[in-house]
Amino acid sequence: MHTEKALRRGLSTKNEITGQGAVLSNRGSAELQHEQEYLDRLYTRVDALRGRTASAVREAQQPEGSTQQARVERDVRVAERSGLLAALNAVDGSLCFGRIDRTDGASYHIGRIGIREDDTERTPVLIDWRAPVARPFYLATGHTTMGLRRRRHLTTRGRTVTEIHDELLDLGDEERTGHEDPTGDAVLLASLDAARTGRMNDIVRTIQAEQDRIIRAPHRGVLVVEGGPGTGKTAVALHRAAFLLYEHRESLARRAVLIVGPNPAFLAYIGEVLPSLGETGVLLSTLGELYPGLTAQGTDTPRAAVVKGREEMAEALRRAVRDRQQVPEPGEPLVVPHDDGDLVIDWHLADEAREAARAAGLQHNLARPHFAFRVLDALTAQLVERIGTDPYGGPNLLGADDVAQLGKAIAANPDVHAAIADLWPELTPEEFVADYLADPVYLDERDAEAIRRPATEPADWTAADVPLLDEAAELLGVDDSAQRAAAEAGRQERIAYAEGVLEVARGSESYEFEDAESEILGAHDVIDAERMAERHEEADHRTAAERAAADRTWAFGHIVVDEAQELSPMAWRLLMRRCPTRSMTLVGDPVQTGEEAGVGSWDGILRPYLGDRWEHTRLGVNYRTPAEIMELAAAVVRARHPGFAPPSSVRSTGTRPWARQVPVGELPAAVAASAAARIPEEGRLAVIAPRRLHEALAARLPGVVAGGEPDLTRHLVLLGPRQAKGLEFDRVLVVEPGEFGTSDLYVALTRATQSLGLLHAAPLPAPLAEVLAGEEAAGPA
Ligand SMILES: Nc1ncnc2c1ncn2[C@@H]1O[C@H](COP(=O)(O)OP(=O)(O)OP(=O)(O)O)[C@@H](O)[C@H]1O
Repeated sequence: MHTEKALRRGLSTKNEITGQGAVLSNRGSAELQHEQEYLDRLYTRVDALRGRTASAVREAQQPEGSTQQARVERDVRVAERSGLLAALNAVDGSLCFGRIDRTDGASYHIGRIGIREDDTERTPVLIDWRAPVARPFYLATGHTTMGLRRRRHLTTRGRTVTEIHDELLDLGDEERTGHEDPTGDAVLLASLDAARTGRMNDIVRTIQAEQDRIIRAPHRGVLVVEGGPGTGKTAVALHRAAFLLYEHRESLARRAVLIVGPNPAFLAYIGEVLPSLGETGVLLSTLGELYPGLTAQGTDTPRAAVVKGREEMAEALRRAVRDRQQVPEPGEPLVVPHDDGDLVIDWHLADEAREAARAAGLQHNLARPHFAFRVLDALTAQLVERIGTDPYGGPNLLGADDVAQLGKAIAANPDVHAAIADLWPELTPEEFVADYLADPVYLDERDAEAIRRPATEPADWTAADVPLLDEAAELLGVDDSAQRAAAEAGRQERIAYAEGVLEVARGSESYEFEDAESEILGAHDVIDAERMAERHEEADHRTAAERAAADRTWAFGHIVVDEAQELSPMAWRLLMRRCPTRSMTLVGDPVQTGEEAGVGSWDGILRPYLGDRWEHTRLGVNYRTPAEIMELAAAVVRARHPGFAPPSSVRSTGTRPWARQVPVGELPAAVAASAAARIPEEGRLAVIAPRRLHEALAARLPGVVAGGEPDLTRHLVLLGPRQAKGLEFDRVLVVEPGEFGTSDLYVALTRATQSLGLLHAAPLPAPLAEVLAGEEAAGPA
């Protein structure tokens, strides 16, 4: 296993992971030449496929069929072929990265997608990394060879093979290629050591065995992936999404996969991983973007976010919705003037109507018509009673027609409708939540105070409001009968129009083509009005992910949640609604949880929805943070949790973290000087500092702006510790670490792939001071 080897080998240094020997043997160059020729053939095939797929997409876009089903089929075909085209485009430049040679003589090239020859057998020439045949590439070891004698890693630049690394699995095998990699981890270590670009790369060339087992886990329900910083949780979750899309293409591509990340910068950071694996049916979103039509840009105090996130909010909202279903006080009836005499809505009448409407068991807006009908019926009865009573005690004098007439008049009275709307208003989630937050009820006074916010227009929604809006939408329901009726009316109109068009065509045909051209088919011979109407309808060529983004009630095929430990119970309610099949991959690290956020344990999150029907897995090797830095970071957590065991770093750089104290007034200048000396030509430097210092620091750091979303593609980035979650940089400067809480500090210290420095005016937290003792003076300034 690569990882174990790397660990057994101890700490590699940069020099140990260089690539090929300077001079390649003849055999070595022949191997390179051979692989180059193979790659050339693959690219010729890819280019041909690309051309063919592009025309297939154009073809599939032609409308066809008159039924809803046919339309769906067409959209799916377009989406599939477009997806295939996108996949073919995405893999350009990194198509093939490996080869396995089996002891039975068979040999397979492994790549990002699978490709077959254009022959009658459709011979596979490139195996998709997700196919079972490729699995030994990731799992085979000298102990368990899985039928392999050799594993080969190919490194390419563009369409050129630049390096080969061979790992011999059958030690009895005498054959040598001149590209032997005795430790088998050169490619992994080179990729861990490579300069960062501000965008996460896929790890498909070097997935490790413990990661592979999670990526391909057969479990289709909820899988929790836990692990310390840099253990590849995010990478594994994304590759699992790609694997599931491959395994269950039919169902998942139609339903799309949702990936939820903590903030837009993080989503931008991971956004290229799945496309590089040829997958497009994926929607990346923060929680604040999961309510279509609204972008949450406001901010909450930490306390407000906590209160809004509590499970109790669901019950508070439910009761607040019921409160919007009112009746007049006893003895204070509503009196509605009407031509045939005043109408009286008293407590008794309204209460009966309300109970009947509630008994329908529908959401507020859908139950509203029941309430309205009851009230209208009761008011009609009231008038019938008053007008039609026989003074001599006989039966009511009004006939059925008179009663119907009275009922119509009442139903047409706008004052009656205004009274009904006062008692049982139709509500949008936005109005309802804005009103609720202006006057929060069913919470204790301190909690209510924390979230109270005057209703403004437009409302300044926050990410923590999104689950409340979603909950409100569930409680209120949308009475879309009017839209559906309008859509059907539109369809009928198009059919009528098409019939008119065909009529005109028929008329001109009889005029122009009579007898002479009777062989020519008229429009009506090949198409009926309904199909023609459909052709005038705008085709919906959006991908499933695009449609899902616009539809609050979309049920995703799979959901990946990164930094899952941060989500509130209300956020979980929203996500569970979005995934009725409960097929999810949740990744997180409880040690990195912001103190006030989140749910205490996975069991606490999941039990209400799944009981114990979920699986838990753990990753234990840190691929990002070098051992020297990890030692420092671990000391911070250990000071609080003495038994804490950090993930083991897969490598060491030989560069120890350093710290420097400066007078408080000189801190911004010291940070600027340190940053200037360390901005890498390739790669990224992050300054992670408390928010209160951002303006002063931004003024001195070139190209840096305080506030807003950081641009991770710049060589120098300024971040708060929470913003740094999930990200990584070559070099990191942490400013005033004493101001961070334990988990924030742990996050900040574990972001670097190469080097870490601390700059501070206030004293260092004790655990850091202890580990660094003696190094401060010696370290570089
Ligand atoms: N098998 C691998 N091959 C190459 N690189 C890897 C591998 N596994 C992880 N990495 C790299 O290690 C780094 C950390 O991975 P990732 O961000 O997924 O970790 P994480 O567990 O989500 O970390 P954190 O909890 O700090 O957010 C990334 O650069 C990732 O590409």
